[in-house]
Amino acid sequence: MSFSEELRAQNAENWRAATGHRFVEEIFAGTVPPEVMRRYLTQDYQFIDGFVALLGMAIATADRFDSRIRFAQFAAMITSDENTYFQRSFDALGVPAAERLHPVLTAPTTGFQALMRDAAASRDYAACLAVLTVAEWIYLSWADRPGAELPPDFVHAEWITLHNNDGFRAFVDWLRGELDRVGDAIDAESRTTAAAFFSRAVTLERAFFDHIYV
Ligand SMILES: Cc1ncc(C[n+]2csc(CCO)c2C)c(N)n1
Repeated sequence: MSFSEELRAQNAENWRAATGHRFVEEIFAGTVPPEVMRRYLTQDYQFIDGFVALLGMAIATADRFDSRIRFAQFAAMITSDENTYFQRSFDALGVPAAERLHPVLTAPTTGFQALMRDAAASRDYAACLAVLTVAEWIYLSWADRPGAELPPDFVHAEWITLHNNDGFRAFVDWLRGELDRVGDAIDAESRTTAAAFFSRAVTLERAFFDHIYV
């Protein structure tokens, strides 16, 4: 079993709970209640800053130029003005400016921010890679439903297509391969550290979905 498969298998219960979450069923059906979608997107918007910082540390700590390029290109893509999904969704859901910029953070959101800060502070490429891989792979896993019909509301539909398009799938495949490659190259202690970061991330992904239903 590859390192990435092994890590997923070690976290099978939380992985399944996240990728098969009520939120996922409801977003494909187009039935996520507006207040739930609003809580979800306002919390998720607080995720991106730490995520980009973590990408920066992956660029800095990667063991080869090709990997830095890959991360740098991804970072450029997600920080460009092209993707206006959050702003359009906040407009559609009537989210006031204060809540867009400074919502009261929930425990999973602060947990994610701490996790990404800890991974970056470790200056350990495998640890950074483990957290980034979970954040992307879990999203591809829930969103990738070949043949599924898209819901009519763009707030739902685009959140699905952002996470199941070919470019995103290629990036997740690369991330997994990278984690497998690096996992083979590091010692047992570093693998254990990476596994702990992976596990913390999967636990938080599940909690993030759980927390938007009150
Ligand atoms: C809790 C949570 N976990 C993972 C993702 C997925 N994700 C995080 S940053 C990023 C790249 C830019 O879209 C992607 C796909 C999310 N949105 N929210």
